[in-house]
Amino acid sequence: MIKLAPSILSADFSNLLSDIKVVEDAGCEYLHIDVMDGHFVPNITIGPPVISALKGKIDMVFDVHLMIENPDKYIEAFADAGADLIVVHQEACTHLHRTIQSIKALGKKAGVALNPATPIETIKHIIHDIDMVLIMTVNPGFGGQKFIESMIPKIKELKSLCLRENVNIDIQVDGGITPENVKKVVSAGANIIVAGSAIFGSNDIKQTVKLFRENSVV
Ligand SMILES: O=C(CO)[C@@H](O)[C@H](O)COP(=O)(O)O
Ligand SMILES: [Co+2]
Repeated sequence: MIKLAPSILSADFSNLLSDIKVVEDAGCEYLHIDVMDGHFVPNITIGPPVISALKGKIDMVFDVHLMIENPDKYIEAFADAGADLIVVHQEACTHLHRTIQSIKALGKKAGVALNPATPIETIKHIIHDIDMVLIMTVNPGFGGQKFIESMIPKIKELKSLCLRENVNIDIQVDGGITPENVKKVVSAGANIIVAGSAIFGSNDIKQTVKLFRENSVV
């Protein structure tokens, strides 16, 4: 069974809570919160105050995707704001193992994201220390981009590594995922599906969520 993580980047920010209520009512399990700093990625979004304003009002896993430089500086602030899962980019962490340990010391789940050009090899030695790997299927920074097909063998490579190392962690995919291509990523090994524009841009969110689930049966 997959878990769905709608990305609020594609929600209506002037109506954020009610937009999120719709995906919560539709049964989506994770709330994917894209944090961008204008340095690591060429876009700026939201920070801890927005997360703490939503916390307590929404019963979903708060999945915080940090697309920021120097994430160590802000991990505690995101943990205090209500993140359940904190995802840092491999490319933004000089001492990735230390960063993961500091997320876990705060009692939060730890994930590591890989940009499309970053090899699986770079996380081989910390695979036992994390709860999730996020395979970016677009270059981070914006919603509504086209899925990069060459990420399919990369997901498979990660799945094989997990099987070889006997670790049972989540594999999340993020970027350009739709009801049309979800089966491909799930067949390759993904089990947590981020979708922004495909869900919030839909006229019938309940139906789109249903379609994501039906089409992901492999
Ligand atoms: O992290 C990111 C983009 O950097 C994503 O979470 C996007 O927000 C997903 O949006 P869609 O590609 O599904 O529209
Ligand atoms: Co994201």
